[in-house]
Amino acid sequence: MNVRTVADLAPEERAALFDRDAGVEAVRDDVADIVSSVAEEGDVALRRFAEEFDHVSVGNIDITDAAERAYEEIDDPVREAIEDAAANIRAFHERQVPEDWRADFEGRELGRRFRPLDSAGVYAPGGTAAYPSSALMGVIPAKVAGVEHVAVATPPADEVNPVTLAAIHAAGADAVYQVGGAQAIAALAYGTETVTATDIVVGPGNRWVTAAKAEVRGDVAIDFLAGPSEIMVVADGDADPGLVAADLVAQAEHDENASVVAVTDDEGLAEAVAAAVDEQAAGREREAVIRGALEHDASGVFLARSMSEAVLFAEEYAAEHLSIQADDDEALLERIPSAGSVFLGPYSPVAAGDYAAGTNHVLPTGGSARVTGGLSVDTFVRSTTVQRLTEDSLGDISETITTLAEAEGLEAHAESVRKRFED
Ligand SMILES: NC(=O)c1ccc[n+]([C@@H]2O[C@H](COP(=O)([O-])OP(=O)(O)OC[C@H]3O[C@@H](n4cnc5c(N)ncnc54)[C@H](O)[C@@H]3O)[C@@H](O)[C@H]2O)c1
Ligand SMILES: N[C@H](CO)Cc1c[nH]c[nH+]1
Ligand SMILES: [Zn+2]
Repeated sequence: MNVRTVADLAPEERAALFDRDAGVEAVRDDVADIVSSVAEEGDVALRRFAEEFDHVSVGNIDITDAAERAYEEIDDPVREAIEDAAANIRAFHERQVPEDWRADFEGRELGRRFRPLDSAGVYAPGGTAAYPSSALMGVIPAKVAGVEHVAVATPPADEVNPVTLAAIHAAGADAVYQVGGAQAIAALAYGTETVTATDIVVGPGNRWVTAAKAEVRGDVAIDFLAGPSEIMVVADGDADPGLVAADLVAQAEHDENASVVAVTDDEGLAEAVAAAVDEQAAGREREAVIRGALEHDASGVFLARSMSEAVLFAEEYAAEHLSIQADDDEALLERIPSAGSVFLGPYSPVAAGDYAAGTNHVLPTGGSARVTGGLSVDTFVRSTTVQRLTEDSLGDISETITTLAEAEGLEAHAESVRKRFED
């Protein structure tokens, strides 16, 4: 990897870094066709796309029973790891459950009520790697929120990955379908003969999955765009280049469309990270994928003139994962509001959050961390405001209401208040 200087970036380089939705946008038209085919043809389209994109002739689309069997049959250490990770994820998400409240506002009783959505569709990816961890991350918050029906879609195969199936079962899913890619998102959004449509479609995936979520967004709720993985490491001169590189290479192995970035004010560290990345990538099982991600327009090692410039760069990037490897990490973090999930210090590798720290790894990509955080219990809950006024407390604000209602030309609104005070 070459080291580039932040101050010398050309406008097109900055655009590639900060408006990095080209990969998803490039497949939007193809995905629109897939989505409309599923909406029109249902299961027939799901089977056809499974042949075309997954090279599988699908028997039963509904494989809920197979998930239960896989849970029983997988090796004990893997089942235990699933349960350990699930327990940590559950504990963190249980802290997020919002409580109904009512309070007195000068005689007006006002409050908020939280109720779970009725159903949720979770996508658990599984194209070039298996993602049992994403099944846990999607299903557990929905179940903790109290969603009654949680369905999972995961790509089809002659034998769907048994660890993914076991994790789906352990997380408490109610239905499991073998369908992948854009067609899975369409099936969960619109329903087919076999797949029940859900109120919200959530979960991560490659650019086809992500483009499909953008496509269905007008018709069904989605969480946010959780596309190919990203990491931004902000490091000072004391950071360990080998650890910085290890986290970059780890996220690079997800997808050739992944984006991995480090920024520092220390030239020696920048050069050492770039060299360590090349060294650590060599000979990996997924080296070709890693090299693809390292060459991505939105990847690179960057030298800033100061840590202030590094911080501004990280904020503008708004990465899915932000790792801060610096002495004053908390102070730097204060200056970077936009990030999906944050990893502080040398013992917080992104892989900890990916699997078992307990935080959620379904996180916004493509800069959407500027406006949203990751998957949480809130994703699966609707909030409703509640009010009860008394004769006195309505009287206190009646003049305000009627004045504003008349100013809006909505005279019946004003009348509906005055009527309460007629003899
Ligand atoms: N942002 C997050 O929170 C997060 C979390 C976990 C994983 N991820 C990302 O999820 C992705 C997983 O990708 P994956 O590919 O391994 O699995 P995937 O399940 O997302 O995609 C596999 C599906 O893609 C479809 N597909 C493949 N090639 C296609 C083509 N040419 N045309 C149309 N459809 C096609 C197929 O239907 C296949 O079933 C990675 O990009 C990873 O970085 C993101
Ligand atoms: N890093 C991914 C989110 O971008 C999550 C993941 C799953 N498995 C390993 N990693
Ligand atoms: Zn990962």
